[in-house]
Amino acid sequence: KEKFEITKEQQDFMNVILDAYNRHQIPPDVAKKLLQEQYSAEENFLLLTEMATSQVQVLVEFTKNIPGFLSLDHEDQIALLKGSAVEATFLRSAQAFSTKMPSGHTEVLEERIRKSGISEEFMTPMFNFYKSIGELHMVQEEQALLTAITIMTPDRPYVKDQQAVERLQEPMLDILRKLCALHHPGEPQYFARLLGRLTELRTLNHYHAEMLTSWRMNDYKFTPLLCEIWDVQ
Ligand SMILES: Cc1cccc(C)c1Nc1c(-c2c(F)cccc2F)nc2cccc(C)n12
Repeated sequence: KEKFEITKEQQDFMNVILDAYNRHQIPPDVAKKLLQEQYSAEENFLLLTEMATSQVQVLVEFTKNIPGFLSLDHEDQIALLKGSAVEATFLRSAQAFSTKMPSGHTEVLEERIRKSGISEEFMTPMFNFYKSIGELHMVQEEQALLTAITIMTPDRPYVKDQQAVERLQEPMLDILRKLCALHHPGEPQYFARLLGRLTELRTLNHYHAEMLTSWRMNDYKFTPLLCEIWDVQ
């Protein structure tokens, strides 16, 4: 078999992941509020909190649809979700920010993020990452797979059966490698560039933790779901 040819079962697997990725989207009313609410730091933070909460809900639903996830040890399922929540929501919002948003929304969202009580030192890496994802022009199969691969990272804290997670991540990496060759024929290093983004993503965990702490210090409130997934309060 040609090493780049996608097999029938890989195509079926891809359709499951893509369907799950597209089925769970940010509710339109949250996106609409972006344009309506006024611009105070409090209003912006409330909007972003609502967006973050809905992104985490979408993340949990998407994860449950990754073939094999629900047959993992239950504690490992929680460890994978908590360990990947920042990276997966970052990746998804970066993808949405650079492709899915209607024109004009991106600027409004950027404006609200810049005025929501986040320190400058977090803003720069965040927008650099958004830009670097936008420049990749990923097709949506690649976006969905890269998100699933991020979630199925074996070496998250507290994962007991790392081999079981590796067995789920490896087939997805193989499909992604073939998709990259298929959709970006002129760029043999494209697959490596995608994986390089996952390394950049890991550095954002640190900034995200700092951001949570600084918000907490200023007595900003989160939703129960965000408190649970990111161990705040
Ligand atoms: C929805 C959103 C979009 C872009 C930037 C930001 C700051 C947000 N909002 C938050 C994020 C977050 C995220 F959801 C995706 C990407 C990066 C993130 F910092 N994490 C959290 C955690 C507690 C409260 C909020 C408001 N929050």
